[in-house]
Amino acid sequence: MANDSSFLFAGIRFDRKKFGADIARFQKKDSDTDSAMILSAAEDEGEKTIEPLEEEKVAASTTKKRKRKGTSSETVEGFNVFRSSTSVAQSNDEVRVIEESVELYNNNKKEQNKQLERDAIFRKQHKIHVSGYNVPSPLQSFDELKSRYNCPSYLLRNLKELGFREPTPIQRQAIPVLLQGRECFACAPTGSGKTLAFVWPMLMKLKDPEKGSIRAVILCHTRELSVQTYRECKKLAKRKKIRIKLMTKNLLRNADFSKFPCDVLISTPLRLRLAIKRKKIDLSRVEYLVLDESDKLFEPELFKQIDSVIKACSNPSIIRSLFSATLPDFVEDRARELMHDAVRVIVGRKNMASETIKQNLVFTGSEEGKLLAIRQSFAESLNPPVLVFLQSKERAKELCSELAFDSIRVDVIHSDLSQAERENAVDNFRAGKTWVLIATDVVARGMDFKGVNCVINYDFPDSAAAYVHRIGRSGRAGRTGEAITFYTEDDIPFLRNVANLMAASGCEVPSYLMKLRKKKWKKHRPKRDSISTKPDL
Ligand SMILES: Nc1ncnc2c1ncn2[C@@H]1O[C@H](COP(=O)(O)OP(=O)(O)OP(=O)(O)O)[C@@H](O)[C@H]1O
Repeated sequence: MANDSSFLFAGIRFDRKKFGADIARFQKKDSDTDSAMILSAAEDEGEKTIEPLEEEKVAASTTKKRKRKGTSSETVEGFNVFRSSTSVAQSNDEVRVIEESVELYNNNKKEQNKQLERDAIFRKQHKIHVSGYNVPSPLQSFDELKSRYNCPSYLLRNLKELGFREPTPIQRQAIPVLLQGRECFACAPTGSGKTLAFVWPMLMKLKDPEKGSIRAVILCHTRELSVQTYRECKKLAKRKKIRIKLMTKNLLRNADFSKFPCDVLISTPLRLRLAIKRKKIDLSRVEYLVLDESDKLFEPELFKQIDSVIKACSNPSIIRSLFSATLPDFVEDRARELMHDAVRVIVGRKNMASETIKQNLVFTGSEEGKLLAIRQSFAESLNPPVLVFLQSKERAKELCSELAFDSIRVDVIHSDLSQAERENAVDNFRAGKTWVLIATDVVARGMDFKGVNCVINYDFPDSAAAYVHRIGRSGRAGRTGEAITFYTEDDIPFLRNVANLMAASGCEVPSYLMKLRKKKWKKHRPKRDSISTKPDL
């Protein structure tokens, strides 16, 4: 106390002689307390206690002294009213620490803002538009999957083996969003790699197989698309221990779903709904649900089926995502109702045809004119593979029998065929055995026939979405393609709609078409004359 520098004691002389005995008693107590403290600390440390080094002892005693000094100023009703020089130094230290934290915070904030600016520029370059809170930065390269998300090397090797060097815009943005555990609804042009954008995060998120529980579900609107997605998943998941299953008719009939060894299930909504109803398949542990071609799935005829699947996937931490090349407002509304804190990702302009497709309109006058036009076009230059769309299976069959006489390797696909026949038709077209595949809208969406040179809309599409998806079977993965749309008098009221889509994706459109009146596009399937030239018997 004699050495205490507090001004309160200035000028007071302490009679050390008179109080010598007391001083000795206090000093003893002080050093006793110190050794007691050291002892108890050593006991706490137990077997770990090692004799401290000399400097450590000195440091420890100074710390303690500092501590005692620090508490030496008087406390009145909880307030420290007298500040010693040490406490001033201490508060200086505190101020410095606060200043440093503020500086750090400001620097972080600046760096964050710079990153946001860089992200915005990068997104603009790739025509990526996002909305949502705290959207993660887009991927600059596939290598970032390793550096940012610790993606296993064997998965990256799979990408290299498939020849994928750079992520496409939808992959750049949707993959980080889903890896961040965010729900997502996304719209990107046909053929722009949406499948990888939802399969990849799923493969990275799903750890090794678990006993008897389905952990991911991908819903596709047709069996053909389910088969294709199943194959894509298998290719991407090569070397990964994961059980990917396709819901076939056979599986639905015979499987015991209570012991079903499956991590990822790919199905049409109808089959999965039947499995839920009849077989009590358990989807309560599904962590990842994808609705591919989501706008189609949300249409009234499929909505009931997907609704029961969504309800059965009751895991509260599920990540759901919606993907399509067309995203009407009603689907966005549904997505917002359904999802929590979702991120919206749009590449290019919503509901647009791919810019890599050269689009043409051809007036054929009548149904007869269409047959002449297609024959003439094939006679002049048939550049297979060519895909031809018609509005009904009857018409598709008729055209197929007409063209079969012309020594063209032609085949047809529609919903009257058995599954095996449909798969054959797709495989033969892919293998180049079929040059011209005549189809209904059953293969208009999602199907990835590599290198289709030309799509012919023999019958005018019945909606803007149908136009975008049909012609999108060509000009995929950055390749160029061509689309020809025949029209007759019956189709003229809806011509302007197609002209608008063409203009929006950068095609030249005759000015008179842009002056036509715009008519709201309802399901346009006029009754058309028969294609068949065979005389009625
Ligand atoms: N990063 C990539 N680099 C090169 N090719 C890719 C890449 N990602 C996907 N592809 C290829 O692009 C093609 C189209 O991909 P995908 O079928 O996923 O398109 P999509 O966007 O789903 O089209 P759609 O809207 O018609 O369903 C496929 O052949 C696929 O293998």
